[in-house]
Amino acid sequence: MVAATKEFTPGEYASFPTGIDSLRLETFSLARLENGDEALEEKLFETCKTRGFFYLDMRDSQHSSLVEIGEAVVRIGEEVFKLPLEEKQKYTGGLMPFFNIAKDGIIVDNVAPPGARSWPAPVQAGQPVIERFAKESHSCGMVVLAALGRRLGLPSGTFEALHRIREPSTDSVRVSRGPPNQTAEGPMIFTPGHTDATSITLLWNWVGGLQIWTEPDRGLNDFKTVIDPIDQGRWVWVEPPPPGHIIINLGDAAVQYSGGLLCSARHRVLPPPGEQGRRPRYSLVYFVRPEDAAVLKRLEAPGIPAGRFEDDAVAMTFKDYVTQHGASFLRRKVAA
Ligand SMILES: O=C(O)CCC(=O)C(=O)O
Ligand SMILES: [Fe+2]
Repeated sequence: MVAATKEFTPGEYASFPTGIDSLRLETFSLARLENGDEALEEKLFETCKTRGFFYLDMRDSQHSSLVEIGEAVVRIGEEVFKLPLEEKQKYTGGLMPFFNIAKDGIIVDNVAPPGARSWPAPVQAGQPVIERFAKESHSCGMVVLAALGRRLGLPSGTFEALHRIREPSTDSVRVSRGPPNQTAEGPMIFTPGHTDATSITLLWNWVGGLQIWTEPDRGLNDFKTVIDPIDQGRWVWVEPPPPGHIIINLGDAAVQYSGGLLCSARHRVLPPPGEQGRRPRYSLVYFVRPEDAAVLKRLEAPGIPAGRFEDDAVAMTFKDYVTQHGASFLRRKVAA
């Protein structure tokens, strides 16, 4: 038997190229946030008001194992991508560049929606690892949201009460595989420009490929809200985070809850630049979203501006929001 070649090989990728239009995000230590470092919390708040994207240093934190668990989840994902097309078609429609696993199916004592547990064999076998990943990721997201909640002046536990892991929600795990960049023509786009329909997104990148828009883009067009002009700025590559770090970005629910104070940056995914683009690109996401029944509206707190949105009265449950607007993607009409 020929040994199977692994496509996902963290630590063995070519380095991210220099001399391109790229950005190293700011870094925040999760361990220091867990320990209530107020100065760092304030700095984090400033970053989340202007960009909404940063590296989270997982080392020495209570969630440090997420680095390795994330790799284990991508290895499960790689097995799914390798399945014969007919097998994959049963679950996802086949030629998918990514697949999602619903949190509500994974947390075994939760009430799963119908069909949520009809998984391909590698996911069935890996359920305990994915469950641990979902719980840890959710709890890590809560540490960051709680820190932002304190800075907004929200009563303690406000964000936690909107994101109880055992309540039905559309939280999900996403494993993506982008094919190698085989042509000189381009640009090939894996994921077009979008803001995430989340409160907070945890993102594992081992190579480049992620680009963010240089200017803030609180993309809540559907709420008739224009905070940031959409035609200024450009796409820049995000340097992949150093080992032991993940990427965090805020999503549209964080913008809405904070009355437009927090920022959910526009981003997209292309094949990685340079040598890294010759290999398939794997990435991993955990999307933390409000509970289905949570109402999406500006929260009341001393630090949350009133009257910034044209239409503060727009308030629907997050489930209705997702039903009306789809999972994410292109809610604003911007160039990919
Ligand atoms: O693959 C990535 O690096 C980002 C993926 C992403 O933005 C998404 O799935 O919403
Ligand atoms: Fe995204």
